[in-house]
Amino acid sequence: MKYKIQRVLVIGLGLIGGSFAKALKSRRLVEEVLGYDRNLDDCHLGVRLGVIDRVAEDLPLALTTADLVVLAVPVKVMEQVLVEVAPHLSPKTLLTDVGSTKLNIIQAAERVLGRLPSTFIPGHPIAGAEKSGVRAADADLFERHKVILTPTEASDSEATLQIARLWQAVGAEVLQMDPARHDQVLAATSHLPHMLAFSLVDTLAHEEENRDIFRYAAGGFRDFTRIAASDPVMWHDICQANRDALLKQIDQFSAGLGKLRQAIATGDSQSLLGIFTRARVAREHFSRLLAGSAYSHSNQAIDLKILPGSQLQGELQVPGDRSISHRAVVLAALAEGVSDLYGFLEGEDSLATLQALRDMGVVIEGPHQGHVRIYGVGLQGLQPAPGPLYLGHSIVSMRLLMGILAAQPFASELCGDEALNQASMESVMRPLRAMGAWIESAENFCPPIRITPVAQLLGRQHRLPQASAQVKSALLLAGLYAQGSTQVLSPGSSRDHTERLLSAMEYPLEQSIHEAQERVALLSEGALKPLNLDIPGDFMAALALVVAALITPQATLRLKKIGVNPTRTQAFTLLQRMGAKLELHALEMHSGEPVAEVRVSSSLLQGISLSAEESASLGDNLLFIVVAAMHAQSASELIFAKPLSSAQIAGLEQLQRLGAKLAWVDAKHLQITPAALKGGEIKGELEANIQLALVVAAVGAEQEVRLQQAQILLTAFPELIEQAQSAGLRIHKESD
Ligand SMILES: NC(=O)C1=CN([C@@H]2O[C@H](COP(=O)(O)OP(=O)(O)OC[C@H]3O[C@@H](n4cnc5c(N)ncnc54)[C@H](O)[C@@H]3O)[C@@H](O)[C@H]2O)C=CC1
Ligand SMILES: O=C(O)C(=O)Cc1ccc(O)cc1
Repeated sequence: MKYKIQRVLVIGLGLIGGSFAKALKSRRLVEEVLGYDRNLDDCHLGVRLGVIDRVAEDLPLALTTADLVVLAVPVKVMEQVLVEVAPHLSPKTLLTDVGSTKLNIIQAAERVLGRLPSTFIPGHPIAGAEKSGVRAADADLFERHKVILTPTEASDSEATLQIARLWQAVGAEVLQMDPARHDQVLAATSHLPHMLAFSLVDTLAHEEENRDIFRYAAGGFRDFTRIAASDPVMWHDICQANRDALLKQIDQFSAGLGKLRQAIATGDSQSLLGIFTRARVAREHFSRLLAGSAYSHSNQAIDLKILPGSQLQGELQVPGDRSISHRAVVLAALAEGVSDLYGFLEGEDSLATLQALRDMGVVIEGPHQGHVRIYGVGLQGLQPAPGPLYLGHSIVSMRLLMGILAAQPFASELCGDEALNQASMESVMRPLRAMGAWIESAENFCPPIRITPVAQLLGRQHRLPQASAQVKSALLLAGLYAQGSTQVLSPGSSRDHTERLLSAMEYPLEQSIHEAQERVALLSEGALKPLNLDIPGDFMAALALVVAALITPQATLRLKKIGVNPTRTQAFTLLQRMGAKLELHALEMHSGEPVAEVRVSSSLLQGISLSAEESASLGDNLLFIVVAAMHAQSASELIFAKPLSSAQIAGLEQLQRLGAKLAWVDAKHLQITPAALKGGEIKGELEANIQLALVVAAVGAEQEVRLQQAQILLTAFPELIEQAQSAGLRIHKESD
């Protein structure tokens, strides 16, 4: 059916009806807006104020000629108005309402009309004010506000679309929801807060010194109680119309308030801090979710401009190691006692995991200038999260948490953003299932992941098909809970930060390498001691600066406290073989991790021949060696054990497009003839580590290079760009 909305009749010319009428009229969205209210004076006032074009003096006639009828009366009056309206509606008349509750209005329509018409599209604008009446009508009330449509099973989709378009045309964002769900959600988000505000003000107003209380009320009181000035009759009606959902919310809230009371009464600081930090973080989290930017510092596209002529000089401390930051928060949450982490990198992975841990009852202070304090709950202390754990973009968060959650005595659900929900979790799911875990996923092992508790995980020997630090760590985490020893065998070695942290926390484990096979075994059941950890500087960030210094003239850099874990530093060894003036000083151990000062200066590099084994152990650092080879005096040959990942190939293609001389002999053999980049634009959503390597290549370019979508890099390595800038790197954000 096609609908044309030329004449609109609004019944109930109060704040909402009046505002909608005025919004339609002032934007000339329809030919004529008629108004009807039981209070005739308000109708005439509506014409004078430019809210409506005409009063519907003859209601039956107005109803038969209207294309759309909008019911904007109090929810309790809806049924009575429907009785008046019903006889005059034609099968083509669209009917909608703006009531704050939905189920009761739909039920009323069913009673009055016999069955729900296809033209009835219930709606609810989530916009309002403490004012009421036609004088308060505001044509812009719905700008940037949400409107929830709750079409019934009978509603025609074309009719729904027409109503949605009209709301969009007055500036609203339209959502659709099942009517019952609407009433539950609104009970929590709108109706309960109004009850609290009314009740608080009422309670305080009864107290003896109420004058003083109100006179000295601080801003918090004013903010919290603004909505207690709302229309009492309207809220009386809403309470009755949404009784059951609202009672449920009041009960839940009362239980929460009871816990808070108990914590105050018993001086339970940990519980108090827990409630306040969780609430504070949740509030921030929701604000970010609403802004669509959870876990990333910015979703806005940022360009980076890299200019020729960088001169790197001085001393620098790079951000904390990404992997160690992430693993440390996970393990500290499971420790017996309070851990302090310094130099924590606020990367997307860590932030997603921090939030998930908080959702499971772990009290975490910070991050504040790199310091995070975590009140460990012990291996058995996690609590079920109130809902699904949302992990944003972070695959590693999901893998590690799967390892822990598979062993908990409660069920969990893990989900993420669109990209994460398309990532296969097979490599973790299969071995966890082999330990007895009950894990389900959507198609192709993709999230959402649902975990059902099982009595006991069983330790076993896992043979990974390929080395993966993430899979290994997830299995070791599950192993902390398993009966019997958990062992992970990997071909070749992968990052061992989890193992080193476990050792630093005095958890018994054994590591060995035998014939290029790495073996890690958790020895017996134990507990985790808390950490006091100064997180070493990120190796990849250091490598980026090292290569940048090597390929630019007159550079000398000292990078303080860099993590030089031998599972990561292969790239340094290769650069030294190419002739890099690169030295490690002041080597010492920090909580089981080797840390050193890295000194580097401009160098004349020679080309390199890289064996398949060497390139395999380079992992994510490969592209940095390619960039160094582009600036060597002679050609390089790189052999790969297996074809490169699509992310690495995308990075190499960008280099080639900008002038790098790369020649593929076959998919596992690359020749590099020295040549600097010319300049130009790097487009597309590349991974952060690939973008970082491209930035380094751009530092050695002949002309300006612009990196688009650099928010990806800035999210993974916040502050790195500013730090490099201060050391002389000619790099700028486009907004500069
Ligand atoms: N005020 C708010 O913040 C919001 C209110 N709503 C919903 O919108 C509807 C209207 O609320 P407001 O505009 O705020 O109230 P309001 O009090 O400003 O307006 C209601 C109007 O309906 C008229 N009315 C009452 N009974 C009538 C009858 N039998 N026939 C004709 N007219 C009648 C009244 O005279 C009044 O002008 C309610 O269902 C409310 O739940 C929805 C979103 C926000
Ligand atoms: O002013 C506020 O904070 C509101 O929450 C306004 C409001 C009141 C009732 C509704 O059905 C929708 C929105």
